[in-house]
Amino acid sequence: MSVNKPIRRALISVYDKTGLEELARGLHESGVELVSTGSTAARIAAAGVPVTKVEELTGFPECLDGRVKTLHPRVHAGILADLRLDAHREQLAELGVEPFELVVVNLYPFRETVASGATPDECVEQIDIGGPSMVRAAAKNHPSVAVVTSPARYGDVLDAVKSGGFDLTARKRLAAEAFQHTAAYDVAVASWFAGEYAAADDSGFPDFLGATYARGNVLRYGENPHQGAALYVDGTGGLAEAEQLHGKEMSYNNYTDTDAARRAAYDHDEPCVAIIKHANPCGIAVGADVAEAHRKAHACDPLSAFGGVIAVNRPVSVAMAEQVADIFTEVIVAPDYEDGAVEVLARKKNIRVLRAPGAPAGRVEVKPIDGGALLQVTDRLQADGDDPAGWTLATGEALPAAELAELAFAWRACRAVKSNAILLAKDGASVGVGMGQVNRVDSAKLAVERAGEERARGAYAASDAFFPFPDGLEILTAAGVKAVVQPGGSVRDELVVEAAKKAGVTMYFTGTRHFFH
Ligand SMILES: NC(=O)c1ncn([C@@H]2O[C@H](COP(=O)(O)O)[C@@H](O)[C@H]2O)c1NC=O
Repeated sequence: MSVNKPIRRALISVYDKTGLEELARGLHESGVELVSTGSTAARIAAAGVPVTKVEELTGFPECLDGRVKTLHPRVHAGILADLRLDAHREQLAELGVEPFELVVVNLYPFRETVASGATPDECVEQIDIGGPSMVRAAAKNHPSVAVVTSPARYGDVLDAVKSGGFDLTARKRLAAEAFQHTAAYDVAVASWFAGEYAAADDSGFPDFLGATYARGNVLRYGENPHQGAALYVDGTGGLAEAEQLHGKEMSYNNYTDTDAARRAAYDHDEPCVAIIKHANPCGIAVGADVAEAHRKAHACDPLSAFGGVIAVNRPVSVAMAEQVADIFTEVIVAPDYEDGAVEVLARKKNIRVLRAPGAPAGRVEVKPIDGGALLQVTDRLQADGDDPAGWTLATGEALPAAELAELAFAWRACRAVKSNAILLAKDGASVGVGMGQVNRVDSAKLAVERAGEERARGAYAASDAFFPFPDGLEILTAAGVKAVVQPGGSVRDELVVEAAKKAGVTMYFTGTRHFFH
């Protein structure tokens, strides 16, 4: 059985003073002697709780603007003595050092200082040295010491003190938390240094890539039922920390589809709805409002939209919710919901309703490969290539503004389609999507077939990368599309332009490619 270890003496040194007075008072009332650093001690004393300043203990003043406070053998011997060993207890007695049974520390706000845009010198000054040393020492010595790094644990501390201290199992758990705390802190410091100073080349990529995640949720399973899976969060918000307002637990595939859906919906400035299955759109549309956008997106491919994941770039209205409630939908994600909309959606027991404020914000993407990882800058719409103002007319009549806007919609919507991607659009809505084929001809055929004869005729077509031969384009022109937008840049561009000209179709080059795998 795990025996509780009474707490007689505590060392408290915290930057974040949240809950400090209550903690100090509670510890004192339970007979715990308190030792503390500069402003922590001042705050405790001001609350009327007796406290010994660490400099009284060390006989050495805190100095160098706080760079040296607790870095002293009288402090560290008191934390690190393994009280299970007679020899350690005897040495402490010889040295006149009292042991600590509790260490409460939280660290200088390094990450927050970097995020505030502070100067490098200011960031460096916020690298805590004494704090992590105490935390690591106490965590190492968990058989004798309990360590706490978060005000969220103060309640547990006060409960434990009243019931004779933490048992070994609890001290191990606290030590694990403490090492996670210092590891995440060090990764933040190392990553900042790598970004600021380490790279001797001009690649723009640091020579060290550190990231820390905390487990958010254990998922029922992964992509398939025989694969275990869990969600991890990096603390920056986004989809991983979306608020679930209704429905069953999110699954692994729900997360990947919802991520793709948000990426698609936020590519458009107007109210936009994207309906995604297996990370591909079965409909994307813009409208005067989200209800109209949803009607248009759903009409693209109602068969495939069954069991889809819907993302919206505006708050969901009651009118849109009424429409969605009639269709079997796995997930809906939006920045918010107008009054009454969640209640309408919640009529269906299983639909997962998520609130995730703001557009997807990731700046880089990391893809694991065997033995390593690839990192790339996240693909975003480009100011020049994705704005029709920067396009080149390759052949045909220049489109009037309204039609150019239609083609621009097709181009943006095509970015959400897995390569090779061909997307046909009309009236600000996708009408035929050819996705994920291993040649562009099949993608073109699929897009035309899904649109059907009537919708393909007069549609605006986009291709995520250049046509390597005229054959893919000819499928589109044969179906009667009105205009085509593609990056251009093939060695056979001339043949492709010639084919468009022959068919009397307008074609623009963007100069920008959007492969999506
Ligand atoms: N230098 C040291 O010896 C040292 N010892 C503790 N600290 C930190 O000082 C802070 C508390 O200081 P104060 O009680 O003065 O507000 C804590 O965040 C703690 O992690 C130190 N500061 C930086 O390294």
